[in-house]
Formats: sequence, structure tokens, C-alpha cells
Amino acid sequence: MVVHSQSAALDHCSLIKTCKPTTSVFKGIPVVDLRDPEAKNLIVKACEEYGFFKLVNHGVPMEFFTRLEAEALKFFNLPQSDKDKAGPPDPFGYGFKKIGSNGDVGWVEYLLLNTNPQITSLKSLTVFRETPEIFRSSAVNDYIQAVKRMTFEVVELLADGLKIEPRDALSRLLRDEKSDSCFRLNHYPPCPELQALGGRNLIGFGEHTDPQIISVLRSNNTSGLQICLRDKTWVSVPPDQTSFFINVGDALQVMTNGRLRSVRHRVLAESMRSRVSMIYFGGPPLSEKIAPLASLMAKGEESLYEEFTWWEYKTSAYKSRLGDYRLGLFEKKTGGAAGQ
Ligand SMILES: C=C1C[C@]23C[C@@]1(O)CC[C@H]2[C@@]12CC[C@H](O)[C@@](C)(C(=O)O1)[C@H]2[C@@H]3C(=O)O
Ligand SMILES: O=C(O)CCC(=O)C(=O)O
Ligand SMILES: [Fe+2]
Repeated sequence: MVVHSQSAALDHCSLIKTCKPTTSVFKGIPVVDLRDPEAKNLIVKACEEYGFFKLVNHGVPMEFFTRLEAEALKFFNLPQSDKDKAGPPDPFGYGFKKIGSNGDVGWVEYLLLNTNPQITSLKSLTVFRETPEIFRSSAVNDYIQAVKRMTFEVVELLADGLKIEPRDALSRLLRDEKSDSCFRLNHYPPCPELQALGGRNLIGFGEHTDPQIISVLRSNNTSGLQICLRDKTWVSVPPDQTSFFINVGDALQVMTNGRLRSVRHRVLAESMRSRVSMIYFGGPPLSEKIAPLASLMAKGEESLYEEFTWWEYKTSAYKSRLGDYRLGLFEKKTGGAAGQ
């Protein structure tokens, strides 16, 4: 990977990383049909092997996607000065190119929102800031409510498949009114100047794992999302605007004592078409202890991780760079933890 700094054609995206043209489209992404009686076993298998799968027949009406996508594009097409009024994302609001606060950048603009009904992000943003239409429409809330409901079902199936007791050991954390979950709308503008780089790929969102329990992503029909397989090769995920893509997050890796792995992923920008994605990050309450679930531990099995609360992990994550292996700080020195 190199930092591009010379091409005049790319002046306006200077400092943003590019990487070598990569990878073929991966045909082996596991697909889970939520209505399949075998769904729980397929979810476990996919999460063990890839930390990632595509979910079809999920029951969330397409209309929810199209309505939110239209609102998102209306917002992202506003003049820069109007969008900036909804920023900076500290921690919630509009961000442009900067990801987090430790120097990471990408060819992306976004809205980062809280999903907690107590602190409705939309309201908390609008108290202090101007109110673009997206904050007044019901499209965001309707979408979040529907995706949350579906995610609860997915993690309950996962718990069933793993024989976790009680069955709601994971879903209760996401359902909790203090659940520290968030929602992100990403927009990757087209970058026609990319052609001048002879096919190099512009990093939209650099490689990382998501810190939470589970992330649920839906995008329009543009490619760009890539995941890193166990053998460290990067593969492109074929887009599907009608489906969800589900990621295992770091907290779930710990709660399963490494049996499920959080997936490294990244997004490359396309040269001609803009990508819009919407991601729900399901996290536990801040005070929750994150440790392997007792019902998953074999007799005598030891935790690979030091005990920590979600607040401690999140605080540490937000001090890290995007691509860092954040769980490393919490691995037991003697446990022979899986590492990256
Ligand atoms: C560089 C960063 C951005 C991030 C916080 C962090 O310090 C490290 C984790 C990043 C990440 C990745 C998944 C989600 O998009 C996100 C909202 C999260 O919870 O962790 C982002 C954070 C962010 O954009 O602020
Ligand atoms: O925008 C995408 O498709 C994925 C972005 C992502 O991984 C994130 O926001 O954490
Ligand atoms: Fe992510």
C-alpha cells in the first residue's frame, strides 16, 4: 500500500491511500437464508470460517432501503457548507475524509448516529445544529428499528447454533436500552481521476475490524467491499443491494473465546459510481463485562483474554488507528491467544 502524493490528477484526494489492483470477485461468500430451518447452523459455520456472511430472505422490505438511500443521497448532495453544519462527528454527526480522530483518512463522507432511543441521535444533533431533511424524515429511524429487530433474530439463531444458554445471552445486550450501538451512513463519491492512476484502487475505508458484537451492512449495487480471508488474501464481495452482509465484531470474538473471528474488511472507491452504505453496529451497554460466555467454555478451558468492560475496550479502540489489531492489548500473555 502506498500514500499517493504526486499525481496532480489526484490532488483533491491526496493523503488518501491507494493499493495495488487486487483480487478477483469471491464466489464463496456464505449465503444464509433466514427462513431456512438450517439457518442457525449455517450462521455458525459462516462466522467460524469467515466471520462474515450474506443474509437473504431477511424480511426487511426493500422500500426501507430505497427510502433511506434517497434521503442519504439528498443529504450528501447538499453543498459542503450545509453538510459541515451537521459535523464534526464528535462522536456523532457528519464527517468528511477523516475517520476517527487519530489521523486516518479515506475517500468517504459519512453520518455517524447513535441508535439508543434514550439519546436519539437525530434529536441530539438537531438541538445544536441545523436540520437537513434527513434528520426530520422517518427514514433513518424506520430503517434502524427494522434492522435491529432482524439482528436480534440473527444473534438468537447464532446463540441456538452455538448452544449458548440462555438463548438471549447475546440479543439481550443489543436489546438493552443502554446498548451502546451506533449507525453509520457512508457515501463514497465517484473519483473519475482514478483512471489516471492506471487502475490503482483508492481506499474508501481502510482495513479494520469492527469493535462491537455484530455489524449489519447494506449497500447499493456498487462493488468495493473486500474481506480478508484466514489465509490473509483479500477478496472482493459481489454487491447485492437486496441483502445484508453481516460481520462478526471484536466483542463477539472475545465472547466466544476466539471460536468466531472478527473479520478484517475494507472498502475501495469506484472510479465512476458512488457507493452508499448503511451499517448498524450492535454493541453492549458500556458497563457490560466482555468475557467468554460460560456455556461455551469446555471443562478447564481458559479465557484467551483479560477481563474488560465494553467501556474499557471502546475507550482503547477509539485511541487506536483504524487498522490496528485492537484485541492484542487484551490478550492474556500466556494463553497462546489466536492473534491476528
Ligand atoms: C479510527 C477509528 C475510527 C473508529 C474509531 C477508531 O479509533 C477505531 C475504530 C473505528 C470504527 C470502525 C467501525 C465503525 O465504523 C466505527 C464507528 C467504530 O465503532 O469503530 C469506527 C470508528 C469511527 O469512525 O469513529
Ligand atoms: O461502507 C461500507 O461498506 C463499510 C464501512 C465499514 O466497514 C465501517 O463503516 O465500519
Ligand atoms: Fe467496518
